[in-house]
Amino acid sequence: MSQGKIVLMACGSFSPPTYMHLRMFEIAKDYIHSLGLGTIIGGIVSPVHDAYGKKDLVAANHRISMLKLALRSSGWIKVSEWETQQAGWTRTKVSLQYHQDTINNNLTSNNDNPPSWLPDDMLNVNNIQPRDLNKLNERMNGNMEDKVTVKLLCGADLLESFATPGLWSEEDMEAIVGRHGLVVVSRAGCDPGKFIYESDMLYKYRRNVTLVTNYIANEVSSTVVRRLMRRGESAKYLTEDSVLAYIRQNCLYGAEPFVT
Ligand SMILES: Nc1ncnc2c1ncn2[C@@H]1O[C@H](COP(=O)(O)OP(=O)(O)OP(=O)(O)O)[C@@H](O)[C@H]1O
Ligand SMILES: NC(=O)c1ccc[n+]([C@@H]2O[C@H](COP(=O)(O)O)[C@@H](O)[C@H]2O)c1
Repeated sequence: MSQGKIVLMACGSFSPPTYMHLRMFEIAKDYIHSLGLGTIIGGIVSPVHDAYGKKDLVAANHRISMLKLALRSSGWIKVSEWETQQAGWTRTKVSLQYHQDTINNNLTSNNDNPPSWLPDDMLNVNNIQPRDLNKLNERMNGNMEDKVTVKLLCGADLLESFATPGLWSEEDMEAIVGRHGLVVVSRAGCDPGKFIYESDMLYKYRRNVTLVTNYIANEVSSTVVRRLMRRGESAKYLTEDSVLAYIRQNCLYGAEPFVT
């Protein structure tokens, strides 16, 4: 797979975001840079549309607000509201392609109104230095060697959901792995290496799959945070304090508001 510019995109419910959703980006970025597998120029979190209909999926406006609170201290990961603004649920293949095309189009055009989720590196096209103009022109003439690839960043459980009958189409899985690539972070109870070995399609594209071991493994999940909030127990340090305050203020997941 290309060793060029990469944007990592994580899709999911993020109901609510936990610190692991964001840790995943940092672990993946360090791994890719340390092995010289490419240059990460940005990260995108793409929450799923309400129509996805998963249990405990609170309204997208709440999930986006929580993600923005959780990401306040990140200089490189942004929230994309695009999926939530569509008429219904968007397949992940379509979302990856949309974000990749928009980033690359933005690189080759003087776009006055770039979307807010665009990685910071892409926002300064108008301030481009003269020495970079030749490169830009080459790209506009079809030389896309500097093209950005948007890869799907996920936990090993999401990769293993590829085997759930009827959930992903063969064509979508092949397009995601073949055209974009996967960056998979280990998760307890999953064996992504074996999973890839046992799938002919994943084995064929195994060069496009980067397996990242999270050596500080833990089972922090949205389910755990929801359960603690529902029971009135502490979820402190599993996600940002501001996210926990938001959940209480809005009485999400059965949480009680602050007692004054
Ligand atoms: N502890 C974790 N380790 C590795 N990956 C994780 C972890 N928690 C979430 N992820 C990944 O984050 C992405 C978004 O997942 P999602 O929103 O379903 O979170 P979740 O915590 O697993 O949610 P839920 O508990 O509601 O099923 C997925 O790719 C998932 O694999
Ligand atoms: N066919 C597909 O493109 C497909 C199928 C299942 C889940 N997904 C995505 O994977 C993510 C799964 O999120 P959860 O793990 O929270 O269910 C969502 O972003 C969803 O859109 C995509």
